[in-house]
Amino acid sequence: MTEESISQDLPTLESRSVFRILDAAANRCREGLRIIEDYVRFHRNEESLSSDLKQLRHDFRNYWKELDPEQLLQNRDTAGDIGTAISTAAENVRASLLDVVAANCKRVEESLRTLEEYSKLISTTAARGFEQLRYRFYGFEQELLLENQRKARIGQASVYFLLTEKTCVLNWQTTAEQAITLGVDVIQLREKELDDRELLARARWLRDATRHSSTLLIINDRPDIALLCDADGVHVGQEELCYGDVRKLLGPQKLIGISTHNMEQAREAVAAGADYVGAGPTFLSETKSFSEFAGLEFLRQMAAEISIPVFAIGGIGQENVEEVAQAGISRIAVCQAISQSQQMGRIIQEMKNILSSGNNREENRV
Ligand SMILES: Cc1ncc(COP(=O)(O)OP(=O)(O)O)c(N)n1
Ligand SMILES: Cc1ncsc1CCOP(=O)(O)O
Ligand SMILES: [Mg+2]
Repeated sequence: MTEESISQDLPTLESRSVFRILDAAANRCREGLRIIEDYVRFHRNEESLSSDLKQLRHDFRNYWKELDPEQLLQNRDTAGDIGTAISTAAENVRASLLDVVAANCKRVEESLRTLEEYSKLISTTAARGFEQLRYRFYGFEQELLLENQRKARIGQASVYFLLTEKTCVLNWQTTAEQAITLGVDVIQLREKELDDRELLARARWLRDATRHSSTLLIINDRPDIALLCDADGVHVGQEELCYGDVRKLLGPQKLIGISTHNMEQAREAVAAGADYVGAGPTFLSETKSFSEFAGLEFLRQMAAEISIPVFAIGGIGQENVEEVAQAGISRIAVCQAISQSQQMGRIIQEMKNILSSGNNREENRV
């Protein structure tokens, strides 16, 4: 049957109702997508996800045009719509930005399902199209909502420990177990000379050691190892794979951190969608040597501009963490301040206390 004969086969009252249903569902879908796009654009500042959602809205419009938009408009009867007077208390309250996004994800999915089912009476092309859009949108919902759980966890982190065996005064497992027990928020496996099988074995050991703790596990440089050990994410520098390729490997549920040494790199990392950035090197480091230092001025610029979590790194410890806090940064990534410490618990707690002091806390920033 052609599109016209399908709609002409329906009794007039029924076809009028079908057009009203499709019109309402199309409006709900379009409005929900716009609300989600605004969140991604103005709150998450994520160009890639923003353009993906814009493309989905564009594709939606193409299938909507298959439904004879003029007929939809002609059959609209808002005055006669009994639904406009019905609302629940829950519909009028949102507890957070995430709530707004979650509610509108459901609105988009339900309206796409309505469009898919009722379009079958008019255009199988449109019905199939709406079905495919719904499947695509499920992936976006996962990225939007899981991204937030992930972001919530890294956003609460303040002391991030880089674990490198040769810097440890104790053996690396004891050092790791102590650091996790004593409350490091993130532990990163950072080894440059191990063969891949040993690196993976250590990553899996750390996954077991952190699984029932609040400590996030990050693997340095290697998304493949991060994937195989089910780490919480990976950290890549300017010379490793770019964000987009790492995201293709890890999917939406993992954290991706990027090293930055200047504001241009930091802006690029935010625009790409990084979950956090390292910022440094700040001071002279015994763990890694550098020919130049971004220093405290870079931290001040980062504190003033960058919206995602910023971890200062490079030669940071008890003796200079106050300067990092004064620069406006509330998170640090350290190696030897912890791996060489004889009083790990005291050091970790002292640095956390200094970092959480008033003038560098994000919520106090005007
Ligand atoms: C949290 C964090 N920040 C920065 C780095 C440095 O990463 P990179 O520049 O790739 O250098 P290597 O650590 O790979 O030598 C990091 N590892 N972690
Ligand atoms: C990997 C890395 N990147 C910049 S500094 C650094 C080493 C940090 O180690 P430490 O905290 O001992 O200086
Ligand atoms: Mg690296």
